[in-house]
Amino acid sequence: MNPDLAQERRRATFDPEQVTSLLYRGPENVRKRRYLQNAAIQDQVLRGSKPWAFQSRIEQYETALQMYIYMMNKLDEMGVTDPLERMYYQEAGAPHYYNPMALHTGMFIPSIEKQGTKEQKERWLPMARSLQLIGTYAQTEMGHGTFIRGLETTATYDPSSQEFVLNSPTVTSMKFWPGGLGKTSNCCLVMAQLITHGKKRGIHLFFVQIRDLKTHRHMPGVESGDIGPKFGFNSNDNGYLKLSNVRIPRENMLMRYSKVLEDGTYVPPTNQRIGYGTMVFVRAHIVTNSARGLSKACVIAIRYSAVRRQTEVSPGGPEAQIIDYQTQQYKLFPLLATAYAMYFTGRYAEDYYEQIASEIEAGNLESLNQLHAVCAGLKAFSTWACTAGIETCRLCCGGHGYSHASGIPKLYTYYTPGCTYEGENNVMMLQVARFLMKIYPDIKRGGPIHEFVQYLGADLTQKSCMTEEVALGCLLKAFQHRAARLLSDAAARIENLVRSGKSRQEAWDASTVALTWAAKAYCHTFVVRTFSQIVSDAAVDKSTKDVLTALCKLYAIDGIIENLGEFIEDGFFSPHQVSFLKNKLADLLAEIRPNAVALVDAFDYPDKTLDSCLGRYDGQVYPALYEYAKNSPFNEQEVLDSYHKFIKPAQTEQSQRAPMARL
Ligand SMILES: CCCCCCCCCCCCCCCCCCCCCCCCCC(=O)SCCNC(=O)CCNC(=O)[C@H](O)C(C)(C)COP(=O)(O)OP(=O)(O)OC[C@H]1O[C@@H](n2cnc3c(N)ncnc32)[C@H](O)[C@@H]1OP(=O)(O)O
Ligand SMILES: Cc1cc2nc3c(=O)[nH]c(=O)nc-3n(C[C@H](O)[C@H](O)[C@H](O)COP(=O)(O)OP(=O)(O)OC[C@H]3O[C@@H](n4cnc5c(N)ncnc54)[C@H](O)[C@@H]3O)c2cc1C
Repeated sequence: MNPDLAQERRRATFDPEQVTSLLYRGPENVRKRRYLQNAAIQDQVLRGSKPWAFQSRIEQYETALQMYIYMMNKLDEMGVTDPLERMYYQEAGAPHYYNPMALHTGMFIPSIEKQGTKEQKERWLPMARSLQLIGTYAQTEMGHGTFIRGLETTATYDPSSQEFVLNSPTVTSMKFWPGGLGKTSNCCLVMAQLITHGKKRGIHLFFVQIRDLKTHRHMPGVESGDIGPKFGFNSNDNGYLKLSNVRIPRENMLMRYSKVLEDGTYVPPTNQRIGYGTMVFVRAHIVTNSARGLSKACVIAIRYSAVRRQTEVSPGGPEAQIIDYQTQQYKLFPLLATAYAMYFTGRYAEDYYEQIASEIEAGNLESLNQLHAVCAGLKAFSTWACTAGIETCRLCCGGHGYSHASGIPKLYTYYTPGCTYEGENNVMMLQVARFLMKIYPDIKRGGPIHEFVQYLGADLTQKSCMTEEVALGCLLKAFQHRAARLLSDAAARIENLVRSGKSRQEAWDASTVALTWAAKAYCHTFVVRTFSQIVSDAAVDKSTKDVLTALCKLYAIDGIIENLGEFIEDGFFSPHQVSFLKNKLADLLAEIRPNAVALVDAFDYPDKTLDSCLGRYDGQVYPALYEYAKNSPFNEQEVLDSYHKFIKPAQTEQSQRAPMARL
């Protein structure tokens, strides 16, 4: 054990186990998670032969397939059915490979479960669970990802054969990006424009078999393939798909909410957007997933910062641990606080999703819009925080952060597409703004509105209650005030533009930056509120609560300092109050310092899930870096063939021109 890390753990003022328990919803879940992760870590089959970064793309894909299929069988044998528990096992078994069948379990099966009829579920789900059917969610096209009403793939109903005929009529209509579509899947859910009786009926999901179930060769009229190497996700065959007069039976349209009858009569759903449900479901889960990404980067960067020493602070004295530099703390501790904030918010989003989803199941669609706004907004807010935070953690590791040995570049490429997939973040923020603007008249009137948004109607002339003590309640009020004011600003801007003669749509289009500011501020407030609520309700001892409260305050204060203009432009905070906040920020960095390592230990990631030479629990960073480097295929031979092929001839040629000087 590295002595600095051992010392850090001794200095902690709280028991990390209590925090672990809070993060994973109780000791029983912590026990199960550990049991599953240990089982995966100890499994010889999952050991892997060489680090992923030294493998070719095909090797990465094959290793991922082999490991995930092995793990699915193991989990079935162990009787583990809960998706979260399955994920924990997989996270420890194959942390470095993105599952080529992730979309099969994550979107294909859930879409059938949520949007299929009873018969469809009975027909497809058993086959999907036994991997006879391997599916994906094929919505995005080369020409359209965001604007899904503009998708070009058509599904035209032919009443004479009672079939849909699917076509990709243009190059841009080709499905492009779906995970596992290229080579792995033999079927998919295709989002296509339904046409019956010659009329367009909007986009709907269709079950389409794309490969023969025995030979895995393409079905007639189907062309598909891998889209090539990407920024990350390279063990996944994100694919393209072109459909030419592909016929599928009428029963293959997912018909739980909308139907096409035998004669082609279209029965629309109660709400056109109910078919977007799978996206809402995934967005709710992306929040915790972002917390996972950011927290892993924090574990790596904070442990490494405790081990790494650089620069004599006094001449001839010992070099300081880099974690002792206030600037390093200022980069890392707010991110640590953000990771906690996102964990708690993700938990909240998942619970809220479950609550509203069951209301929707029961036929009550009243909260659909609000659920959509919450999930879209938190998805965007959390993925932005995660991706920016991971990059800061990488920079905090200096040169070694740039190596795959650190594990951080992999985290970055794995998490940064979260800003794009499942709804591009800016577009998602505009959906939040659309929701807020729609209820704004009710907010102003003081009409019956959800508690999430009640504060948005508050009196904007009020000033901050902040004193030198910097209470959490005052911090939350500041976020509420800023969100209410930015929303009011955006609304006023739109009204002014309308008064000046623009149409509502033109006024909206000319105000999207202001609307996005308001939506982000709303999401930020949501996170501060959830974090402070969970901390104040947490059943933990006083020392643990103190540490969590410090983190929560740091999250809020850092959020204010980083966006200071928005909190002071209307004079809400006085200059005096801003100086309280700045002082408190520095105090909090010092307060959190002795607990930083224990706070990352509390995330409870076994070394294997981090896959990092820098983030090891034992802090043996330098021997690990040396071992990692030795693994490089460059080092398999003392002299590479390329020396004989290129360097030696070049030297010979040069030396003929100019004889070599004596060394
Ligand atoms: C895989 C694992 C998953 C695991 C899951 C969990 C497992 C569970 C177990 C746990 C295990 C843990 C594992 C962790 C994994 C985490 C995941 C990470 C991996 C992810 C892998 C990567 C996958 C990536 C996959 C993909 O990427 S798949 C493609 C995603 N593609 C998009 O996301 C398109 C965006 N675009 C749009 O969503 C629309 O286009 C658009 C902009 C809204 C406009 O929509 P439009 O129809 O034009 O609507 P408007 O006119 O704007 O509005 C008109 C009206 O509709 C309303 N309304 C719009 N929406 C909606 C909506 N939803 N719902 C309701 N209403 C809506 C709007 O409020 C308005 O109401 P009103 O105001 O009128 O009352
Ligand atoms: C790793 C990865 C995996 C994916 N997996 C799948 C999958 O399994 N299945 C699937 O169907 N898709 C998948 N996708 C596709 C993904 O869902 C889309 O890329 C995403 O929805 C964004 O759409 P787009 O690419 O059309 O972006 P665009 O909409 O072209 O975005 C480009 C820019 O335009 C801006 N913009 C676009 N529209 C607006 C607007 N209305 N207002 C303001 N700004 C706007 C955006 O903010 C962005 O800055 C995946 C993508 C990636 C990267």
